[in-house]
Amino acid sequence: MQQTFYKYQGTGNDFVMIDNRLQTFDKNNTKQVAFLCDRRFGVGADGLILLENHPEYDFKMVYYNADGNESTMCGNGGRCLVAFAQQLGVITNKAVFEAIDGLHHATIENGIVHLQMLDVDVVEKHDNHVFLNTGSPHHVQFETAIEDFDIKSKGSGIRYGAPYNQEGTNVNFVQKISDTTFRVRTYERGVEDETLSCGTGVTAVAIAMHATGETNQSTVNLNVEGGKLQVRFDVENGHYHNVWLIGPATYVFEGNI
Ligand SMILES: N[C@@H](CCC[C@H](N)C(=O)O)C(=O)O
Repeated sequence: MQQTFYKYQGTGNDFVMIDNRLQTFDKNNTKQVAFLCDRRFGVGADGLILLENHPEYDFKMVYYNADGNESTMCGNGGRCLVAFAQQLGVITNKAVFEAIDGLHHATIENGIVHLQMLDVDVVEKHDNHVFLNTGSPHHVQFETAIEDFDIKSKGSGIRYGAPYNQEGTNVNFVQKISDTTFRVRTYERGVEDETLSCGTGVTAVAIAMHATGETNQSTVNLNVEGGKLQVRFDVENGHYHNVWLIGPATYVFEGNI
């Protein structure tokens, strides 16, 4: 059977989007999801996202990593899904949708999506890294220079090592550019490689940089390999709330496979 798909990218984190409002997609077919995400044999993407009907809200997001397994929240994917929902006529320029980590509010204007992310109460500070969950788990490691880093090899060592082991984590390497701007390179679990951007990752970096005193700003700019993102938040007694991930979400092409 032919599958209609739409391809989107958000700062280079790319996704196969499928309109599953009629529930025709086989959600347990891991091989089919991995095939569609395969860059040589399929469409090619870091992940696949289903847009589904929701009884109360505008839509529901179901996210799979490129390895074919359903996973936790994808920030860039959520931003791209808002743009996809607008293309389908499901929303105009505001959305409320449900994802695996709960409800998300979003707006879209001229291709720029503001996506509200999970509140964060727990920021684990260790000697050389910070660990926190922004909808997906993130190890944030501060470095003086990341230009020449072998992200795949360093990232996979941390992702599969203790204490994360098989369940794993995403791994972000961060370099300070100024008090308001950080450069980030991310190794993504489920892609098992560096991606050009990670939305929950830069959200984790912004909060980690604030929690460790690397910035005292509540609007943080993040330079990733695929472009620029911004994270804004409010913080009271270590409780990060009203957290917003902001950046472009772009339609690339559509087809049948
Ligand atoms: N690219 C994503 C993160 C996707 C989930 C991640 N790979 C995981 O399994 O934890 C983003 O933009 O947040």
